[in-house]
Amino acid sequence: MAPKGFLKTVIAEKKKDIARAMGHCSLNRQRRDAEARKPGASFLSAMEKSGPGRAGIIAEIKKASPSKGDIRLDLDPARYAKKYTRAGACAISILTEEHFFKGSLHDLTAVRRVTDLPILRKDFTISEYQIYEAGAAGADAVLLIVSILSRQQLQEYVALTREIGMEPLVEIHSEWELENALYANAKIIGINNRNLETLKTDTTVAARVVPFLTKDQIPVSASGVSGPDDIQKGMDAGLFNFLVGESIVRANDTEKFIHDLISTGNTGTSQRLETPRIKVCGLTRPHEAVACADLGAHAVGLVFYPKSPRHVTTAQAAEICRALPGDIITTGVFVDATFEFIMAKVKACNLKAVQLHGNESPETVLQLKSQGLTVFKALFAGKEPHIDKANQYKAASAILVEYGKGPLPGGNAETWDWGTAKQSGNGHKLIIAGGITPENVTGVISATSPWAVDVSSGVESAPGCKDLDRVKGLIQAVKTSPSGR
Ligand SMILES: O=C(O)c1ccccc1NCC(=O)[C@H](O)[C@H](O)COP(=O)(O)O
Repeated sequence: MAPKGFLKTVIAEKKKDIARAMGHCSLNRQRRDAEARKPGASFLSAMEKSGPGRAGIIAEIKKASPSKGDIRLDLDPARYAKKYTRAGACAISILTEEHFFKGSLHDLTAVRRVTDLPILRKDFTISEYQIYEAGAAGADAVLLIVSILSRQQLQEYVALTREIGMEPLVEIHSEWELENALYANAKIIGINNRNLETLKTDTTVAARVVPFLTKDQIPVSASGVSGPDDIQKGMDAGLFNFLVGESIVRANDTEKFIHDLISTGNTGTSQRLETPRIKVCGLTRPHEAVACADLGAHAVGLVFYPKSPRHVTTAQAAEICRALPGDIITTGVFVDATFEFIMAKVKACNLKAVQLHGNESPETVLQLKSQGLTVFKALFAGKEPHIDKANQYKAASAILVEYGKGPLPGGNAETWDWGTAKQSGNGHKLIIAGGITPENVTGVISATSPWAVDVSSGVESAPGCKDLDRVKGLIQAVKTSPSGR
């Protein structure tokens, strides 16, 4: 459907802006500059770090808006960006639209010079030219609004954004727009409380829409956040990232205001009990994988390591992935494989995540992350790469920890002092693995408060064959565990 109201007006202006910009700098030139950009901080990793104890705040540079008029026209973007960085914002959003928001690409380049935080270019993206332009100017993410793009365009722009090492924030305003976001393989979903046709804000929209997201999509609540109470309400609904513009820009003490928003999750009231996610690893047969999903597993692991008794061929893995529901995190497990090998399996099997279970470098993690993949890096308590290196793997979506002294790189049924992982995690989401069984999983959870638990041999009748009664027992034990994160 063609956009109406404000969207129609702004898009008409945008088309003229793009034509003008192309007159000054060709598409080829922007592409070259974007492709030459140095990889910056990962916007996706920044979004993944928030949780019940820590709100992620994307602080916005916003001088004016079509609904509120001028907000702070004399705002110095670089000075504000420094304050946002000091206050602990997880990313900075910059409105570059000129006519209604009075922003510009110069604001973005000025901010790029003073911060290492990931930068989101917020604009009305309707052409690939703007994506290259954003990359060339130093952005790490771009806004893609579902309602102004065709399904095909959205899919192409998501892929293009990732090709040049950025990540898109795909924005919706209702549950009906989610299907297109899913089709485009969007990971970060902005749920805008403001209707961009009428410009009316309804702060209940994000909480209403968030239950429709899949488990591996990360929601960001946008528009209408005016203080810690709104953050609290969002957190109660399962939203942990917030894009905040006007109220930050208007605050008398910017740093204190941002700090108060971030620490809302530490007040105790929002310590929502969160059940750890469950990854069942080492599946080799489609019907067992489907049964694990039906029983409540969130992720399955498919081992692409030839020496493992649970090793799967590409054809086997692809069949398992095809059989699974779309919200299961299909994870390829690799040991010191090349980027090309991993990407070939990702493409052939449509994997959503990769688990690196060898000596892979932080750069490899970053490289795979920039393909839009969820990346789990395995670190060990009893060998290298040791869990105390977690801070080198900031780009990892989560760190999987196990002991690491068995004959295989993983899957050894090796119990250990799981609680030691908790201190070394360095703020990462932790996946605890190694020797977990239905009988001991409650103790593992209370010792480690993990983001997820991972199990393989503890629910097997033989290597690669899952005992579905044991899978059921394990999942029940996790779901009924008194797990406070
Ligand atoms: O499971 C394997 O055979 C394997 C082989 C090579 C690298 C990793 C492997 N498994 C990784 C996993 O995620 C296992 O689930 C994890 O090591 C825990 O295994 P277990 O102690 O058997 O529950």
